[in-house]
Amino acid sequence: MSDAIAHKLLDGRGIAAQMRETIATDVEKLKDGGWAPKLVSICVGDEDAAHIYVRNQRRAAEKVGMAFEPRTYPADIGAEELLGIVHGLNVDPRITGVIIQRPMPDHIQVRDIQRAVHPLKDLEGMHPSNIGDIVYNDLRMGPCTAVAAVEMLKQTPLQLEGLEVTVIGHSAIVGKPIAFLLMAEGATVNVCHHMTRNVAVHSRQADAVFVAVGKAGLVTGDMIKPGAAVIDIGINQIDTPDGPKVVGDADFDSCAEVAGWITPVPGGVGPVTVATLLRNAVTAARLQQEHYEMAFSEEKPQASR
Ligand SMILES: NC(=O)C1=CN([C@@H]2O[C@H](COP(=O)(O)OP(=O)(O)OC[C@H]3O[C@@H](n4cnc5c(N)ncnc54)[C@H](OP(=O)(O)O)[C@@H]3O)[C@@H](O)[C@H]2O)C=CC1
Ligand SMILES: Nc1nc(=O)c2c([nH]1)NC[C@@H]1CN(c3ccc(C(=O)N[C@@H](CCC(=O)O)C(=O)O)cc3)C=[N+]21
Repeated sequence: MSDAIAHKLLDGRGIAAQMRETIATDVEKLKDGGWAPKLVSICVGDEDAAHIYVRNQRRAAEKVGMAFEPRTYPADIGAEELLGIVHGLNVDPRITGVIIQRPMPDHIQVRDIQRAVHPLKDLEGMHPSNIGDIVYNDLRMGPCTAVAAVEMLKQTPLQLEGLEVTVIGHSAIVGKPIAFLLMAEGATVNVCHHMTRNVAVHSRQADAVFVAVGKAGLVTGDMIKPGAAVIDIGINQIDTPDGPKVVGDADFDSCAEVAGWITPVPGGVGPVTVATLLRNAVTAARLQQEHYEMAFSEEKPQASR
């Protein structure tokens, strides 16, 4: 890679390492107070993208001293059984956080499972009461990938106020929350999806382009305004003559040539997503501690006579 391109890279691994330092200290404090966070990560069936995510969750949790329990259930598990498992985690005081990996097999509505996770244990902020707060710009636990992607843009000197941004992909977990987070920061946001007539018309006018679709090579350099930031959220496993490889949704070489900043895949948004999940796990444990202490406090307000 040329020096000119290397200078444009937004280094997700470095940002994640910094985040983990603060998280490790927070975990230590929680442990001292008797509220050691413990994260349970649930997968149903066998999905490459989820495997990579869970592998990196485990590694990162180890680094910050957080207890981590991955659970994989067979693809034919019933929705009722899975709901029962989630309810069990909700009432288990040793478990302070839960993440449900997507995608789920077709017979399970992922939304139903996300809604079953207690809002104080909902590490991805996907319970309706948590995701709903995003329209009020109130984010105690925001959707990890969206928060991480916006964090990457904040690493550039670009001012978000008034920035023209195009978001490609509008899933409930990534594209839509990104659009809301950016609006809260004062950006002018354009959201594209599979019915958008001409994505390039929108991406070419943007100062920053976010792409979260799941199609390798979807965004090419001719779709990017010179000097713009490219935040690539896609994680795609492709086969190459040298074996399987992880790439994003942007065609890296052509985009890096024209962009002012670009997130590599791997090494971009992914590691920051994982660190954001752990930060949410700390927040969740703290919230549960606060709720517990409030409920069992000696100094209950006196009932008025
Ligand atoms: N880096 C990270 O931390 C994470 C990465 N990912 C990756 O991000 C990618 C997207 O994930 P996710 O949002 O969950 O995926 P979804 O499949 O849920 O959503 C994809 C979105 O892309 C839109 N889309 C499909 N085709 C086009 C097209 N040709 N042009 C424009 N938009 C299109 C779809 O629109 P419509 O609904 O209208 O069809 C949909 O909104 C995946 O590669 C995933 O692995 C996901 C989470 C975390
Ligand atoms: N409910 C839910 N939320 C998600 O956020 C979610 C999900 N389900 N299902 C799967 C996808 C995919 N995903 C990844 C996140 C980080 C990396 C990651 O850490 N990648 C590293 C390492 C890549 C590697 O090890 O090869 C990187 O990009 O540098 C990968 C993939 C989250 N997803």
